Amino acid sequence: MVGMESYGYNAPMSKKTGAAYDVPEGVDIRGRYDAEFARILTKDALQFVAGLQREFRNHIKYAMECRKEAKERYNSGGLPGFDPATKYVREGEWMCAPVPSAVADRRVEITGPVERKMIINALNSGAKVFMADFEDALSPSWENLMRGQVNLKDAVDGTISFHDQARNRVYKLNDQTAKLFVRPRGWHLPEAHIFIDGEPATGCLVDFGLYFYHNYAAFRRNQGEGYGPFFYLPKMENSREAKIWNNVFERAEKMAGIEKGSIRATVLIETLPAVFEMDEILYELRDHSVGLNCGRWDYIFSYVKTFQSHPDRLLPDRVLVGMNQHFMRSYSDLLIRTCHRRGVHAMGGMAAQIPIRDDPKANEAALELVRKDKLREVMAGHDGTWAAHPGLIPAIMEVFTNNMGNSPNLIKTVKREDAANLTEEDLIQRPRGVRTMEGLRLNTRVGIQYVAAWLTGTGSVPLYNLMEDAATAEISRVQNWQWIKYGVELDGDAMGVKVTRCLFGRVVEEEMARIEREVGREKFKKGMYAEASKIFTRQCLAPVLDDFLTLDAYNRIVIHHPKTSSKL
Ligand SMILES: CC(=O)SCCNC(=O)CCNC(=O)[C@H](O)C(C)(C)COP(=O)(O)OP(=O)(O)OC[C@H]1O[C@@H](n2cnc3c(N)ncnc32)[C@H](O)[C@@H]1OP(=O)(O)O
Ligand SMILES: O=CC(=O)O
Ligand SMILES: [Mg+2]
Repeated sequence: MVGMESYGYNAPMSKKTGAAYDVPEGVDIRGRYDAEFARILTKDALQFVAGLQREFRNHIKYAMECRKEAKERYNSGGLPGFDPATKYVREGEWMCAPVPSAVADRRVEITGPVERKMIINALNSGAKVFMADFEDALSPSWENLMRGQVNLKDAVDGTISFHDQARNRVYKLNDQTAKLFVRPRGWHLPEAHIFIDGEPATGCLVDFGLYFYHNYAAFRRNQGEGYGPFFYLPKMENSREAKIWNNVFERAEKMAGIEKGSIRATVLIETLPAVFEMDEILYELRDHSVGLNCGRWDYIFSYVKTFQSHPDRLLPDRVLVGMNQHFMRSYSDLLIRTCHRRGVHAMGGMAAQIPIRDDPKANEAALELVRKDKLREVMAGHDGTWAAHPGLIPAIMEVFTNNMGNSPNLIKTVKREDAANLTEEDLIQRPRGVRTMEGLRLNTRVGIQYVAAWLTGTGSVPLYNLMEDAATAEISRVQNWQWIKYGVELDGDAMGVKVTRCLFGRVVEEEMARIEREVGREKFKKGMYAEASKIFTRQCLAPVLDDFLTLDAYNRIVIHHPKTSSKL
């Protein structure tokens, strides 16, 4: 938690005008003052956020304690599994509320950070949905978060524009745009620039609360055909956490005076424990659900995290952990069966490939991998999927459209009852494949470059022709940690070489030199590579695995105004 020593000072002011945020009792804003941000940080909106924080903070703290308890169980040799106490939910005949027609067709969804130009590009991209991301794709600096809120408000109002001065190009919304979903941060991240009653606010309640407060009315009018706003909910581990979200939604609906069930959300199943509670999660959110999504990258990260004390479940090279691994295929199949049984969308995940502009052959090969991945998804019964880049949308749309028949989704037509037979063992089966020196090197190179970007405000980056974000970087980190911790013996060219702290130290040095060559001396010197290398190395060598890469790194991007101690 952010140091209490700096609690109790006044909200930051503009040096030029002396203007300050007008805050309700018990709320301290410690981020920079900006007249644009003040459009979002209004007294009423902050009062709403503070109300959410006060009602739910103890529930959230308790949920985080439950995560710790579960971790201790797994660390003592326990395995995640279905809970016998909630068998009645899994076996019961109940349905989620019907899908609103505004989002019946979600065959291609583009995702991206809440950056102004990207929001316009994504909404104009031809995708059915745009998921605007405060999470994996965003570095949660005060500037990014507040600008993101301003951008989303302008987008929902339909007034957003952007002038690219260098290219003298003006960006505006088309007549037809994608439907907007917003993904707040996970429960674990604090918002250290907003204190409520002496404690940092919960990041996701700030993201949700500010966005909901300013946009619900316009959204329902302009986008949701009477429903909405729509959300994606990340990184939950169990149905207790889903229940908190459901209660948050009900409180928001009450405040707004709108019907219960107006807000709709898709939950990402992206932690291993959550796959055993998909029915329970949908049940808690049954009035507010529009489905589940295979958040495959965080899911892989979570596999390592859950089994951090199980040396018999080490991952092979990151590039080998795809949807063809038995545990990954089983997860996608069971998710489809669960969602369709309950009448909601079963969304696929993100292929990491992005267009390769300067190499047509490599570009076609990357596109082919995306097509294959999407074909597998639609044939399995997914109702839609994610695209990381607008350049992929036509190909993905074609695959889904050609294989979905005339209906907007497959909810009623593909039941996947065969997946009812999947067992706990299917869902955790050990991944197969080799562990190589190149895998260790690539993890290190990617992890350091990602953290360097994140520290300078960029949460998703192209690296070696793939999209990298917080979820994919987490895999690189925890995989290195696991290999070092258990001293794995490598396969391939370095057959028999043991991964030790000493070997890793050498790899870091050599990969830093390679990064410097690749990005150029000037950029390397100006960038945050040294700092990133320190953070990444410390986490890979930590005796006890850090829960999240971004929790530690967050300390480095908190900037209080006037500048005081900003350490968590
Ligand atoms: C694991 C998960 O959680 S996945 C979900 C979270 N991750 C994401 O959302 C990643 C989204 N994708 C991205 O951020 C980007 O595509 C990147 C960083 C991977 C690559 O970005 P760039 O290097 O800028 O791509 P590129 O230069 O090819 O962009 C070309 C154009 O497409 C736009 N563009 C690229 N990706 C997106 C996107 N996701 N949404 C909207 N516009 C986009 C660029 O803004 C640029 O627009 P312009 O021509 O008008 O200037
Ligand atoms: O959020 C998506 C993921 O794959 O992680
Ligand atoms: Mg994720």
